[in-house]
Amino acid sequence: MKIALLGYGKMGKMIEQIAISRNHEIIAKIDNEFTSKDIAGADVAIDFSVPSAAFGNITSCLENGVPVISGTTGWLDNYDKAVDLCHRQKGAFIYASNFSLGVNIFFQLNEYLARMMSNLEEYQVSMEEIHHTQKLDAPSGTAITLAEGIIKNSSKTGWQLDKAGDNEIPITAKRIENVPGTHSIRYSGKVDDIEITHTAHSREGFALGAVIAAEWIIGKTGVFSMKDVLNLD
Ligand SMILES: NC(=O)C1=CN([C@@H]2O[C@H](COP(=O)(O)OP(=O)(O)OC[C@H]3O[C@@H](n4cnc5c(N)ncnc54)[C@H](O)[C@@H]3O)[C@@H](O)[C@H]2O)C=CC1
Ligand SMILES: O=C(O)C1=N[C@H](C(=O)O)C[C@H](O)C1
Repeated sequence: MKIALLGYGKMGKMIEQIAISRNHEIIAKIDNEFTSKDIAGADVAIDFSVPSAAFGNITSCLENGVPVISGTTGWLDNYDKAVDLCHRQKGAFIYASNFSLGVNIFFQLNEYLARMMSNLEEYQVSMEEIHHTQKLDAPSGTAITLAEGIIKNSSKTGWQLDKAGDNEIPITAKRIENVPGTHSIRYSGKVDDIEITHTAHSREGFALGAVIAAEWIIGKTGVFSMKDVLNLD
């Protein structure tokens, strides 16, 4: 598989290593704006860039008939437009706030727990995410997906960073040197707390998941998620 990397930072470099170890070829390493020529000949593009560039990068891929996997977070105001464009172009597109197998299992566990807790008024839900200090967005994309999973399965109506209203989930975002990504959901009660945590030990799981998604999307048309790739549910 010929891969164009859109974003050659921490994730782009890790994806390169994993892709090569799985016998794929990196035909472009793009770290800034690019033209159609730069991605010509790619079977798939993998975008781990910056929030301000992701939607433009995805648009360029879809307009040039290149399937695109995006892991960039913090651009989701434009997600519906990307979906529309993908359908109009009959292209192929996957966005995931987190590509690791462990986090995708954790997403399911979170929804299951939220359903169990939904009628227990004695517990207050809250969330904490911890990432390295270079992270541009807060809360993390993963924390937003987790919050959406709780909202779908409870009477909560939204989330807020730090403070939250009665019906909202408070999210705390901490930035600590070298932390790849830790997410915890806590249900606090008077007599006890229940807490679930996912801790990434490195970026390897994110990168492997993105390469697996790229392998999976070849030959497909449509908008997919990691649930489709991993056959979860
Ligand atoms: N979905 C997931 O599983 C994961 C998502 N992420 C997200 O991926 C993104 C990248 O993360 P890192 O690699 O850690 O960041 P990074 O800052 O190390 O790398 C981003 C790279 O994008 C480049 N860039 C800037 N403008 C660009 C453009 N127009 N086109 C292409 N590249 C451009 C930058 O020069 C930089 O090298 C972030 O949004 C992060 O939140 C990170 C890890 C896992
Ligand atoms: O920026 C990161 O590093 C990460 N970003 C993603 C997010 O915002 O959830 C995924 C992972 O937690 C690492």
